[in-house]
Amino acid sequence: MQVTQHPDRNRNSCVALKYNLPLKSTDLNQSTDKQRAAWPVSVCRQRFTAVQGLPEGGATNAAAEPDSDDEYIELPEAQHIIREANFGGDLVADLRAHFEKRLGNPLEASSERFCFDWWHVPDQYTLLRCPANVFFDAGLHERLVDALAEYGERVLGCRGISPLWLSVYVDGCKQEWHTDAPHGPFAFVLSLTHWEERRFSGGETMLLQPHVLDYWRSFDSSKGTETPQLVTHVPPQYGQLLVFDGRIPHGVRLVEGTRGNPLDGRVVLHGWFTQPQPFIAGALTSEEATPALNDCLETLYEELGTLPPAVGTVTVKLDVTGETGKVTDLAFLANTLVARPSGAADPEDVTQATLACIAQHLAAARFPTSPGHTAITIPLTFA
Ligand SMILES: O=C(O)CCC(=O)C(=O)O
Ligand SMILES: [Fe+2]
Repeated sequence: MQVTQHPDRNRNSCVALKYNLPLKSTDLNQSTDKQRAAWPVSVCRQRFTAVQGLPEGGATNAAAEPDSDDEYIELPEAQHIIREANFGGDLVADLRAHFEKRLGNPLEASSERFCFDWWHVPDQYTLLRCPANVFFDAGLHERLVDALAEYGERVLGCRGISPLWLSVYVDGCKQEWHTDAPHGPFAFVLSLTHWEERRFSGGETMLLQPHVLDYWRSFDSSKGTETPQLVTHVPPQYGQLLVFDGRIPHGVRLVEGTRGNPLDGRVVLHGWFTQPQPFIAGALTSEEATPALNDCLETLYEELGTLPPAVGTVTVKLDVTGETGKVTDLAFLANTLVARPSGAADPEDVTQATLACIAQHLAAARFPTSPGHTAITIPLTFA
């Protein structure tokens, strides 16, 4: 692997220097296969040995050719949009039923139905919006929060979610282009919209495509482009959880054709996954695992500092065996890493080198022995 050394001013800055691992440990012993399915790893440009075949203490120059594919870790491409169909089982049907019950009969004018604000920021946002905890009863709201928090923790390495919003889009509602980076590393939209039966136009989430954000690099004067080549439209299918990188410019297409009826409109719950923090579940306690993890992170950060800069979030899951304290499996769960333009480095090489560096160091971490298996999820935020 060739990694160009860059001057200090171009150094990568990984936000946290040392994690203070939270004491709370969540049981995350859910199917690893499911996680993998949700984050398909695409063919990588660069493969390297890790997990097995790494010299003691970790080594970034590990060049030994592994014997079989089992010994490779594939480096994932960045994934800025994730769509989870049928999120939460019965939850969405229960949320929709509550929505219809509360708004169904317009002549039932109890005071609690009047909770929406017509939120209008000229030339930017126009929609009906209400805090979800005001609209839904406490039990249903708690189920919603639990389902989203479990997903954020298991799949993204995020321990928190922002307050949730319920938004309704009728004629004239839209969100113009904007970004949400300060809110958290991942935005989400859970759709309660009967999309297939809709009678309105618009309503898709629109996101600029990655090449548009790096336009001149791939510019081809022999080709024209139109909206489908510039913008990804994600329809809010009923029950779909859309998770996306809120740094990407995005919006919601103008809704037209509902004739003002909220029951016929675009109905979504939305917010942000927040607090990317490591967590440890299994035989090792946080106190037992933290020193080893911090040792490993310290050398990892040092080496990341020598690589060209990149920005984004990378979440890695380690499986640690109790017998030896070694890492037996490493999986990339989330990856929104993008190279910042710097020098002549190929952006793809920069992100791949960064991911390789992360994988090599974390795969070589050595934890204390323990009576059983431990899963450690580590989100790394590059700012
Ligand atoms: O509803 C959507 O599809 C996107 C929502 C959004 O971008 C926001 O509320 O900031
Ligand atoms: Fe947004």
